[in-house]
Amino acid sequence: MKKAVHFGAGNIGRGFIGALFAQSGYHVTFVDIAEQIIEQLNRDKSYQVKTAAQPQEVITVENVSGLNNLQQEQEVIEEIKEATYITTAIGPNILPRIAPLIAKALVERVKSNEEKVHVIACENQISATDILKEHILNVLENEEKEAVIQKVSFFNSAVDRIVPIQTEQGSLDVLVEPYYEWVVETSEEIPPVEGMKIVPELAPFIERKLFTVNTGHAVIAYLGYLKGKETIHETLQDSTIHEEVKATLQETGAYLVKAYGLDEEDHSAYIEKIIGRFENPYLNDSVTRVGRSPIRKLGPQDRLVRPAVEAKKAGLSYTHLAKAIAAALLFAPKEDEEAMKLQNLLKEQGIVAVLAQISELDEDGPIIKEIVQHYENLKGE
Ligand SMILES: NC(=O)c1ccc[n+]([C@@H]2O[C@H](COP(=O)([O-])OP(=O)(O)OC[C@H]3O[C@@H](n4cnc5c(N)ncnc54)[C@H](O)[C@@H]3O)[C@@H](O)[C@H]2O)c1
Ligand SMILES: O=P(O)(O)OC[C@@H](O)[C@@H](O)[C@H](O)[C@H](O)CO
Repeated sequence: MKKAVHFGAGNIGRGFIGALFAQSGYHVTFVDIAEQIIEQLNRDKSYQVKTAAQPQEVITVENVSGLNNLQQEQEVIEEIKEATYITTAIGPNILPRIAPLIAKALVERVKSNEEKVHVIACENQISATDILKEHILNVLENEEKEAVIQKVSFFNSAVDRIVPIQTEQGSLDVLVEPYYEWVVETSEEIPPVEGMKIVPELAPFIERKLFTVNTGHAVIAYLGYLKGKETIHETLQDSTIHEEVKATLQETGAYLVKAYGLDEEDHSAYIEKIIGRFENPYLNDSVTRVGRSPIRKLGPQDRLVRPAVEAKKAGLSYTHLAKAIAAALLFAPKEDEEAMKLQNLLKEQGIVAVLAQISELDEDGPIIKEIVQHYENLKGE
């Protein structure tokens, strides 16, 4: 049986990527630090993926096991020595932390196995696999680097499936939306995986996804949070926010149409479809999950700042994006470590210095000016 090693046995790991490998006849070893999930995977050896829809579809995922990367380093290395695929869905901030173990394992792997192994980071981040690859290569000696580069393929990818935080305590089962898309960039012939779409150039796919699904999601989460809403679908019932989401996606849409020559009508239909996905009442997706880690989401390449900067460069409107950025600065749930850090930074340094630092925006530029205006207005509401 072919093997896949997947880092991150969380929502996307179990509910999407791991499930596709298992359905394609792979044994999936999940690697995670969550002791309880790992123990349960090894005990139950299966779980169910259930769609948030009526009627509900239920898929049983089998041939799965778990390893703890903090306590079972050697076992992870042994699995990687035989794997066809190594994938991750752990969050962009965690990639540097797992890179040393993957690097160590790949060095062992290429000594003992001639077959190529394929590494794919499945994160909401542009060029996530390239970033992981850099972290891996950085810890290797020159000779090791060469051997790894020759026998390991690294592919960037875009993943799209809304998987909310799971509420059924003590269960490995995962509630997911019915829709999914996994796009992988390569021109190599690679072992087939059900549901994996291969493209020669990822940029239009990941930007369209990140700057529509994730931008739209962020607008709903941050404005919903400010209005005291709990969930994404509940927030969208507020007609003012619904309009704001549309207006923001028209801004990112104008940039995407111009940058990638997309058909305007097709893109408008794509936007409508995405908003329809957000309206799914069975998902019960929380504004705090979708808005999580606001410092990451305010990064220069992420869903709010990059389209605003690109729109400005192209002479297009970015005022609704500026409002979304301002709302992100006001996102302050106590349990979100990054949100708390952001609030402290704002107190200590002020909005202009913070945006210059975390979003790499020009302190004297028009984008910051517009964000500051929206920030004051939103604070006063
Ligand atoms: N949930 C979604 O709707 C969705 C959709 C598309 C993409 N994504 C992306 O997928 C990635 C994972 O998101 P998620 O929603 O599954 O998150 P999650 O929190 O459900 O899962 C992340 C998992 O990583 C594990 N983890 C954390 N630190 C680790 C470490 N040092 N070593 C090993 N494991 C570690 C956690 O224990 C957790 O099980 C993110 O990049 C996210 O942006 C999520
Ligand atoms: O995972 P994040 O924190 O980058 O973004 C939160 C959500 O927008 C995201 O998880 C979406 O649900 C997902 O990207 C849909 O494909």
